[in-house]
Amino acid sequence: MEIRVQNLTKIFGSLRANDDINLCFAGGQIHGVLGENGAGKSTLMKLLSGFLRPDAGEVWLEGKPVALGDPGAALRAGVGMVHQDPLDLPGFTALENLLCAAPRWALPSRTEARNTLTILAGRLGFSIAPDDRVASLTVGQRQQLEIIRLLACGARALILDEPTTGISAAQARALFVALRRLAHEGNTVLFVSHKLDEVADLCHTVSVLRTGKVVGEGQMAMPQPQEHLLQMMFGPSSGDHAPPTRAPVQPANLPAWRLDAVTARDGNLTLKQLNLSLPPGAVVGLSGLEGSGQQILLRLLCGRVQPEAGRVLLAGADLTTAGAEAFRRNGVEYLPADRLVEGLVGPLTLADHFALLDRQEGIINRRRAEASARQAISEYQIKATPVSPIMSLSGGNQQRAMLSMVPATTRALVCEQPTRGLDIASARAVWGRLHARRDAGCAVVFASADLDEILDYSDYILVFFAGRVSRLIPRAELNAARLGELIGGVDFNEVEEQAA
Ligand SMILES: Nc1ncnc2c1ncn2[C@@H]1O[C@H](COP(=O)(O)OP(=O)(O)OP(=O)(O)O)[C@@H](O)[C@H]1O
Repeated sequence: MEIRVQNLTKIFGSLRANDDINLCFAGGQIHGVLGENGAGKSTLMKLLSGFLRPDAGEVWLEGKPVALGDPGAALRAGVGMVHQDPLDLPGFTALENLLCAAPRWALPSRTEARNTLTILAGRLGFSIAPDDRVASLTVGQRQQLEIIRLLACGARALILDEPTTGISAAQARALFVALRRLAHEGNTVLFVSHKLDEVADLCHTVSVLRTGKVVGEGQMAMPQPQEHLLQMMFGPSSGDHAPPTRAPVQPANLPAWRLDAVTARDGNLTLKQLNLSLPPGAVVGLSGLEGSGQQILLRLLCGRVQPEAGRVLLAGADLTTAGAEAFRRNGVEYLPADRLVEGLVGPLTLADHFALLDRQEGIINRRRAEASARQAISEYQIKATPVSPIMSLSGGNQQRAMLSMVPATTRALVCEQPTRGLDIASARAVWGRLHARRDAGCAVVFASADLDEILDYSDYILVFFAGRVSRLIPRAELNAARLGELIGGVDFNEVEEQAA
């Protein structure tokens, strides 16, 4: 199905988030949509899928102008969007989700829905069964269910907004096979991503946005596609995009954290009898398939999960039974992956957040909060004003806002996917800052599903496999192939920490 947009414009207040956009996405192809944080990609995708209405311009599907007034109308016209955070009901099964979300005409009976789900999952190579409870599925499987739901409802054009963020490498490979197959069958795929290698590998064409306008477009068959894409995104003077070189790690005296024979549980997964010392002045990357135990350790390190047995020491102080607030008082900050659930408050402004952080004896100093917000905007290049509600910021700018709130006095930083949703230049800039904190003695522990991020930025790596944890492995001992094997459990006992 061909999608054409003509003079499409969306204005928020005084900001032209999409400014007179003209683009054509041919049927039977995968189209990459790129751009730095705040460029207007999500806005364009929401206009195409009926989640937003344009202020001017038109959308044409297969040569006819259409009004995509809401997501239901867009889906009836054949356009469906897979959001970064799947729009599903975790308490229900996959089949029940399909039945709840699909209109009667698409899936008239339970038996029909069961058959459709099984057939589509088989055809696309997705590992999902009708009676799986959604709450127990990984993000990657929930995304698969969303794709099945949209196809079952008649989508012939699929929009995917950063679909490989937070899913495993194996799931990303399975997704690419499915998307290629869907395009081969005549469907249109719009693929929004910050990962240039994925866009270069998967897409037939690419369109690049900057400050709401189209600044480049073309076929992907080009020499050195990644360099070319970088130039289109950031301009010819985009500079050196190689990861920063690693400064020497300070020798550790007292460990930042020490775990003595810790047993901790979260859901069905248990970390057993874990002994671990994490050094100050070093970056430790946690790597493993989603749900292998990384989240339990991250949460133990900031007091959000308490151990069932064993001791947790922070710079020598016993905080085994302390909660998150006590960890914060002791200099530990946590940056969650789910920004708008655990990190930020959507309706509050940036200045409101600084006001809450800065309360002294319960009194809010508005002027100081606005000054802090202005400083954060300039230092972290956040595209916002001190009075913009956080939920009106683009995903990448929300991430920058959250990072800007980490106090300078932080001794230990626990981050879940610290560069989630950031464009490549911003991700490097964030790591520049995290490394500067490390060089000043701060301990940084982070989890990421992106093996390149783990290998590029860690000083030490901890590998997780089904609740088992490796010893602290110096980065230099691992390459991508070996890390991939360990994540899959190959020869895991060779690196495993011995139980106490
Ligand atoms: N509902 C809204 N109200 C006000 N401003 C908004 C709203 N939605 C988006 N914006 C603004 O429009 C601009 C474009 O945002 P958009 O989310 O489309 O960017 P993006 O290219 O998807 O960025 P990212 O890569 O960071 O997700 C940003 O400056 C953002 O703050």
